[in-house]
Amino acid sequence: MPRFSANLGFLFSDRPEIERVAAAASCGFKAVEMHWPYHVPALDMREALAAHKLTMLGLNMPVGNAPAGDFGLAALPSRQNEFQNALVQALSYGSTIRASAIHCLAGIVSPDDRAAAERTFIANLQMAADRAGEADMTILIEPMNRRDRPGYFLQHVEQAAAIIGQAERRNIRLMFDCYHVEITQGDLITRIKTHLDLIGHVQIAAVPSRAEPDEGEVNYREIFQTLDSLGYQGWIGAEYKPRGRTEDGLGWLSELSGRP
Ligand SMILES: O=C(O)[C@H](O)C(=O)CO
Ligand SMILES: [Mg+2]
Repeated sequence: MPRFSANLGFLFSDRPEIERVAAAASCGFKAVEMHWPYHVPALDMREALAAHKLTMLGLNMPVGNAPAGDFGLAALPSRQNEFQNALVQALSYGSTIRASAIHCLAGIVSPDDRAAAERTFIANLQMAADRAGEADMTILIEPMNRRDRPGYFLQHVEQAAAIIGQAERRNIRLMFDCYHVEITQGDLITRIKTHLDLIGHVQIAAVPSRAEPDEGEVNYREIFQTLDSLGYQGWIGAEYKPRGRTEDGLGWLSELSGRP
């Protein structure tokens, strides 16, 4: 059956980020992923991960000026210097904690700027992929739904696939977040089958609540079986907002995935 990682941006969020590492390990997770752990010294984070023998998957690039509304820089034509600085920070932190991937957030773009945004996104992704490749890391891009992220440049799986094709770098991969894709597009199983070769990571949460994947409109038992039958070798990130204590809501792991 598929392997699950704990997204420490959302899971165990009732304690400081570094303590979430131990909590994930004690609940049986063998891998974790993070959103923005940059406030924790990277060497401390590496030590915590090593102490609990956890595989470190991906982390997000800094988003830019969040209070001003930024949510990523990669597709913003006039912000390429900031993008490069954010990339340096992400690669430095990521390689110290031995992450295998960096999520490159596209950003919020006005509808009039989409053509320039696409050109910028592709050029920035090529540069990011080349630098990440030197550290044996993958660049992930993730379509996000416009209800949660109005104006986010990357909204559709097919748009992401076309951009990956144009960027022509083997270490750029799709982060297939079932929560976002279900809200924007649906047809999850067909999209997973069609784009399997591009998928570098999968994430899950209930729709529409974004809680544990044991409620709502997505049949995750079927999704997990599909990924399994297709021979998906990657991880599935539990990126949901727990209804209560994270520990109390992990029953889905055995109920839906067959994991003991
Ligand atoms: O929200 C998401 O789905 C992303 O995976 C993310 O990392 C930004 O919060
Ligand atoms: Mg996600």
